[in-house]
Amino acid sequence: MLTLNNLSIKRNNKLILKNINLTIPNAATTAIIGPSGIGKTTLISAICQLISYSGDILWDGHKLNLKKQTIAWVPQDFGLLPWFDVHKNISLGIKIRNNDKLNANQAELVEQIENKLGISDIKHKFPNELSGGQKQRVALAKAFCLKPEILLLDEPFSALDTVVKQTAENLLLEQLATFQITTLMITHSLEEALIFGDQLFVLSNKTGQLRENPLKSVNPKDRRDNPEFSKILADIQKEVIDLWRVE
Ligand SMILES: Nc1ncnc2c1ncn2[C@@H]1O[C@H](COP(=O)(O)OP(=O)(O)OP(=O)(O)O)[C@@H](O)[C@H]1O
Repeated sequence: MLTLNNLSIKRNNKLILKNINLTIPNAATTAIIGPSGIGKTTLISAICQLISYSGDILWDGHKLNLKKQTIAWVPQDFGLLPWFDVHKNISLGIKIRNNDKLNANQAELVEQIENKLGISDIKHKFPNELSGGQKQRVALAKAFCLKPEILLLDEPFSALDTVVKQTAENLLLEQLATFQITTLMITHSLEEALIFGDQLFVLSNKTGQLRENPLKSVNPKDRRDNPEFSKILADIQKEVIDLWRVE
């Protein structure tokens, strides 16, 4: 369980986030929603210990320690290294943690995950030879290979066109159900938040409010087709629209 207690973050002396309190239950997805510039990336940068903050970030009640807990961050642009082929990109995280080597079990894990995500046929291609949907699958494979305690997905569909997006959403839903990782998904889309989030954390002017997803009891892959979906989406849109004014 990931817990943020009274988390406040300043950048260049400007207060970006103030007194954020949030508990992210194990093996569930919390969607962090907010418009551009509100502080979503700032929040995950703090969780990754990349920027300083005040307050506490805890894993199972103890200070989050990246030497003990693994966080996998899938960035908006997928973060693949252009000079490595797909297979090397996917293996890279494990190799770095294992003195530049891949043992037999790890090599098998990489292969299993490549198969599961439909990557086997493209594993010798380079990132510039891939479509957006393929790049996303590679980035997810790279993250899952690390067997992370925490998965951070930063706007996972923003780089994909509408045609690919729905397939990518279904694939991600399947993988999240399989891997059961504690997941934080950053999005500006309420629609995505309702599909993916077991709970929603709505960021607004410097702070955030936790909301239970009214569709929590519905299987995520069936939420979009639920008769209540449009009404719930419209209600939440009405509620948050006033909150989403960046000063
Ligand atoms: N490196 C930085 N130094 C100083 N201020 C920064 C830095 N990065 C972001 N900020 C400021 O922090 C605030 C929040 O930015 P952040 O990138 O976290 O927002 P966001 O919600 O992720 O936006 P987007 O959806 O556009 O990615 C903005 O006012 C931004 O100008």
